[in-house]
Amino acid sequence: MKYQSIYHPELFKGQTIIVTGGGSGIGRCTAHELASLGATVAIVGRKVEKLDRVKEEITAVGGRVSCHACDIREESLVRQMMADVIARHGGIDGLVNNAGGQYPSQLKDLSTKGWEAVIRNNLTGGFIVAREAYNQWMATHGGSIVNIIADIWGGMPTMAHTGAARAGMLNFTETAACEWAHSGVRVNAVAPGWIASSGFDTYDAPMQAELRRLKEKVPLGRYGNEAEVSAAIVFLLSPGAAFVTGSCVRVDGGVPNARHTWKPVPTDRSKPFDGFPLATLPECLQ
Ligand SMILES: CCCCCCC/C=C/C(=O)SCCNC(=O)CCNC(=O)[C@H](O)C(C)(C)COP(=O)(O)OP(=O)(O)OC[C@H]1O[C@@H](n2cnc3c(N)ncnc32)[C@H](O)[C@@H]1OP(=O)(O)O
Ligand SMILES: NC(=O)C1=CN([C@@H]2O[C@H](COP(=O)(O)OP(=O)(O)OC[C@H]3O[C@@H](n4cnc5c(N)ncnc54)[C@H](OP(=O)(O)O)[C@@H]3O)[C@@H](O)[C@H]2O)C=CC1
Repeated sequence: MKYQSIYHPELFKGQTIIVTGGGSGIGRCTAHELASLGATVAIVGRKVEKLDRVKEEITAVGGRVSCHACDIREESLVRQMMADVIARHGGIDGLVNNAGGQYPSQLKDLSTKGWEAVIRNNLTGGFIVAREAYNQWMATHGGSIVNIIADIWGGMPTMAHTGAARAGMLNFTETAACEWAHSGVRVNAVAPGWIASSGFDTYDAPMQAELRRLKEKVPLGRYGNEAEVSAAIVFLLSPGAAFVTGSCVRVDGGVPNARHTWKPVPTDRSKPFDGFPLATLPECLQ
């Protein structure tokens, strides 16, 4: 089944957009949505079998997609990946800097090696990909970059390494938006809160239990879904956001506003808000 986006089906016709981490979760969903809107999507990840599966799904419904195995932390691989995408598709119009991940640990138990691994995955890698997109193409042709960060406001206990990396990515977004504006490049961020994606499956049972408990802290009373993050990414890539740069769209059900409450926010509402009604995940993504 083709992705049912709320946006115009030809919004990205003729454009090429790179989605890192496009082999699963939010990246996979975004790749589906962009392809459904006419874009040629270049999906990037470490595991080629994950990318191939998404390629099959998208081509089965008439979309255009290419796969690029690449670890975003490896500068030479990123340089080559960017050159390959440009050579193959004739340029790049957008970049969704989405690849990332971490593991839970208290600060006192974090090794320097573990800290550096997560910083490299969620800050240095994103920087390298964005810089190569700019230097190899966007500096002379313009474009739009969306960096995926996280709900970092007010600290991130047990996730300090990723919190620091994502906060760095937010500041990178703000700085790049200034430095690259003269080239016609917009740079924005999306900060997902707790999104029920394949990413959750990477956590162990105690962490999953913790995540279930956290639902009580969400004013909108539930986790978000991948389509709700994708819709924000697509907006920022689109001409609808032509005057938006250096901004961050939070897609988190209101969590940062309720963080300091002394008891769970009421979620027993009589009229629940069940989800983004026009962009629910099509069957092929469930
Ligand atoms: C309070 C609740 C908050 C909930 C927040 C939920 C919101 C966020 C959701 C998501 O982000 S969903 C996406 C989730 N997906 C992932 O996180 C998977 C991606 N993770 C990885 O790819 C890896 O774990 C990594 C972070 C990139 C590290 O891998 P890398 O290959 O670079 O490093 P390693 O060589 O494996 O390890 C280096 C070093 O790092 C430490 N370490 C790594 N993994 C763990 C672990 N699971 N537990 C503890 N420590 C770990 C460790 O020190 C490693 O060194 P050695 O001990 O192996 O020498
Ligand atoms: N789900 C959530 O609640 C939240 C998610 N996020 C962030 O959103 C992004 C997407 O997460 P989500 O879809 O949920 O999780 P997933 O784990 O499903 O997606 C992460 C993707 O990133 C890729 N990736 C990770 N590290 C690298 C790397 N070094 N080089 C290339 N690709 C890499 C993985 O592919 P492969 O295995 O092939 O390398 C994977 O497809 C991540 O940055 C995540 O941390 C932020 C806040 C909340």
